[in-house]
Amino acid sequence: MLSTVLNFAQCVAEISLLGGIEIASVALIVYYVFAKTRAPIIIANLFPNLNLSTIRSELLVTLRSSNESKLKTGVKHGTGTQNMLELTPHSGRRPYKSLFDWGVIFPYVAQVVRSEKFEYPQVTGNVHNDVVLKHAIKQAAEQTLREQRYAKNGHRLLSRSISGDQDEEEDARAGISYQNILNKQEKRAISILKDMGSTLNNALLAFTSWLLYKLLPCFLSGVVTDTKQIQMLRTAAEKSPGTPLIFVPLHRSHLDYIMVTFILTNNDIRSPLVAAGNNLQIPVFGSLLRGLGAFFIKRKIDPVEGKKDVLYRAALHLYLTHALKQGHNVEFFIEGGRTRTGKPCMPKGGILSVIVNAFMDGSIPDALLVPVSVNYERLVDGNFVREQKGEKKIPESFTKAISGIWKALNSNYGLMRIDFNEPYSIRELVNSYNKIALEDGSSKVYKPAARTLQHNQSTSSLYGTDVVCEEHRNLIDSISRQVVFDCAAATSVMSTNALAFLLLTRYRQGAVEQTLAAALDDLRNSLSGCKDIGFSGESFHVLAYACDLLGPGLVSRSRDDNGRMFIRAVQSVESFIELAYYSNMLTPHFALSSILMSTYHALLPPPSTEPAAAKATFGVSSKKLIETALQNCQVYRYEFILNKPTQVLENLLHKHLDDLIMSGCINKLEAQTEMIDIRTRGMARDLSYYLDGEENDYYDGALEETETIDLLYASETLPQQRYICEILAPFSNTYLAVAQALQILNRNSMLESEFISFVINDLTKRVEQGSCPYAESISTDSVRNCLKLLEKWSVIEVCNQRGMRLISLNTLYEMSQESLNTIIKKIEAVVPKFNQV
Ligand SMILES: CCCCCCCCCCCCCCCC(=O)SCCNC(=O)CCNC(=O)[C@H](O)C(C)(C)COP(=O)(O)OP(=O)(O)OC[C@H]1O[C@@H](n2cnc3c(N)ncnc32)[C@H](O)[C@@H]1OP(=O)(O)O
Repeated sequence: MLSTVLNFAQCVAEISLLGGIEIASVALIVYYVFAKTRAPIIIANLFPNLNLSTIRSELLVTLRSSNESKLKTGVKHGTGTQNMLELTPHSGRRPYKSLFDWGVIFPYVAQVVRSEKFEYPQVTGNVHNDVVLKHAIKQAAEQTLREQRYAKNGHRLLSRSISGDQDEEEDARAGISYQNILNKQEKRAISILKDMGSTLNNALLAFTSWLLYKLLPCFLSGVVTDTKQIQMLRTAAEKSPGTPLIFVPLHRSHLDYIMVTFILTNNDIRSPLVAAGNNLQIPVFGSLLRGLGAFFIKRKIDPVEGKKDVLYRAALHLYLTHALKQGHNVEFFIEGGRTRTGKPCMPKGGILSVIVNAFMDGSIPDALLVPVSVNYERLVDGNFVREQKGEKKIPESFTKAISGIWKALNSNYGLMRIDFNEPYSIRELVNSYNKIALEDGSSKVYKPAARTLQHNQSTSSLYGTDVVCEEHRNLIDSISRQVVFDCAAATSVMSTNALAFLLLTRYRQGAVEQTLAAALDDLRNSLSGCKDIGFSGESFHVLAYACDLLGPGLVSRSRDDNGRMFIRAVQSVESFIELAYYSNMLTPHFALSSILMSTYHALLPPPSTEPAAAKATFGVSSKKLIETALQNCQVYRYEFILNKPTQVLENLLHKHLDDLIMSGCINKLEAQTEMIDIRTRGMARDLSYYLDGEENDYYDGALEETETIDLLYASETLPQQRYICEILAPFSNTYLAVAQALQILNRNSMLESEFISFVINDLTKRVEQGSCPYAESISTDSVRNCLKLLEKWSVIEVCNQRGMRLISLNTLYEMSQESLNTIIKKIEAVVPKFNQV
């Protein structure tokens, strides 16, 4: 018995020794392989189907892991000017310490443990102690006291001072206590700051980082960023330690802020405090986001229109100012929410104004605004079709978040691209705008204060805007428009953007694969040099890849009679709206050309029956074209940012006109002799008119026009012209529907939301009946933008009643159908008409 036991023990010992030796040797081999080739293997771990051979030479060479599309297309992403992912642990920068480094075996854990840990001081304590907050509490209490007195006693007590023995007696009789009100405001201040404050901490950042390393490959085939850009940020942060980095991304998805923090924290750059709308304060996720850097703000700062929430404004102003002074980096989404249309939204100025003020009043020496461009091959958040069709947004909730995450983890969204663009120094921005102001003859120049004005109330800050400083507003507007413009221009074009753009502009009825591939080649050529293209490779392969990603719900593929692949957009309202989201990434780039082309066609004389020779002289004067196009640009002022504040729109229009001439869409009459020829013919007509002795308006105009016509009609490029007009046609159709619907406001005010529903229903009918050929014209966002334009033009008035927006026609337009018609005509001018001569 004993010998059996001994034998057994010996066996176990031997086996374990052997096993141990085996395990040790396997571990050594693995270790060796890891040590030799760690970066690619780790990258491969993160993104399992990377084509490792080209990993460093191309921006990205990866396709989705699913079997059906496994590297079948050979699509390469990026233009080759950037490097691959710095997201990977130890990608060359942080070398392993020794041959026996545990980080080799647990790279992600090692990465998060070893990434630099910064101090993230709490901000709320400093805000509590700030005398400006105490002043705001007093101000808010006085405001409430006045309101209560008014409610109890009407106007009689309104003019009285706030305190005084006699007043207190009267207040006591009316049951009002100033002290109680003051205490309530103090409590409110504490609760605002508690709700607002971030609890950013390294432990949670490290844990979430690790989790993301594990989860990202489940639904993304890659995240592409430029290592040089990261290096640039790191250098900027190291060079000027007191200067905060302000990250300003254009907001597409909830993944945006996650990836910005993830990339920064893994590259040893201080994680930012992020302004988050308080709709994200949902159970569990709210506190997690808070620990990862979110500070919560109200999305609408004054709950009651016309009444400033002084206490809240002061708290937000102070929170941000102290955060910057304490050395925090900050991130905020300048558009105030995710784009629903795929193109950038108009910027909001509140947070930016506080940051600029912090520089102006000397609280910080400078700040670096870092515009961040983000794009996705497929949007992780789903789509915004419901909202565009006028249905209510489903509010964020715990269950919605969980189901969203679950769905995301089981889907394929392709690549994400993120670019950290060249930072702007606020100091330099303010200086350059001052220079422009001086050149313009405007006397107001901004100078940072020589001393810290911590306790002085600024007349132009978020807190203390009772005195509106128009120049300051213009400065903030200019900076914010510049940031959005540059961010949008720097956003890379993904394969899905390009395909959707072609399907909605050139090939609305679809096309065979070869034709589409040729069009994609064309598009890429036209974009090269002005926009970064986030993919490369054969256009055929790119098409197949993009079709796979967009899926059969959006793009249909079938074989035609000749066995060729025919690709078209799925012909449903929903798919057009969703495709427009992807296509609109390119729309701003072509907007000016589209305005010029549509204006050109609108200005062309009506088709004539003159002989062919005369047709050759059909055209428009360039002066007239630019003038009218400038007016038409005004129609889109809330839809697109067409130029940077530093650029002159007219010059840009001239540049785009030159491009249209170069591409052969318009023929420019250069030769002097030809001009003379046209003039002569004009004079001949004129002469015949005098000889006939008839009054004829047409000839009057004709003489004038023939004298200046220098842009001739190019019939050979008509399809190209049509496609350029088509780019903005969905927007102009929406605007026209809004203008035509104004009549229902005659002698009748209406809730803005009801009016929007009315227009959306009308547009839906038009699409069903075919009178509006663009299903994507059904867009709540564009209806809203058009209403802003009409308000700006004083056609409608908007007033707030118990938190609801009421719209009505301005008196000038109320009674007069004629005035309304002029507005309709003004908007009709941007709806493209094709004059086939
Ligand atoms: C390692 C792994 C990590 C994982 C990683 C996790 C990351 C963890 C972070 C999570 C983070 C979530 C992030 C979610 C993303 C959002 O939730 S996006 C939505 C929330 N963010 C924003 O909206 C930011 C931009 N918005 C603003 O700046 C808005 O102005 C505000 C502050 C929200 C206020 O909006 P509003 O109530 O509509 O008012 P608005 O007309 O803008 O003006 C307010 C005041 O600002 C000032 N102002 C406005 N414009 C100007 C101007 N041009 N000039 C001067 N003053 C101006 C004025 O004082 C004005 O008041 P008035 O004098 O006009 O009465």
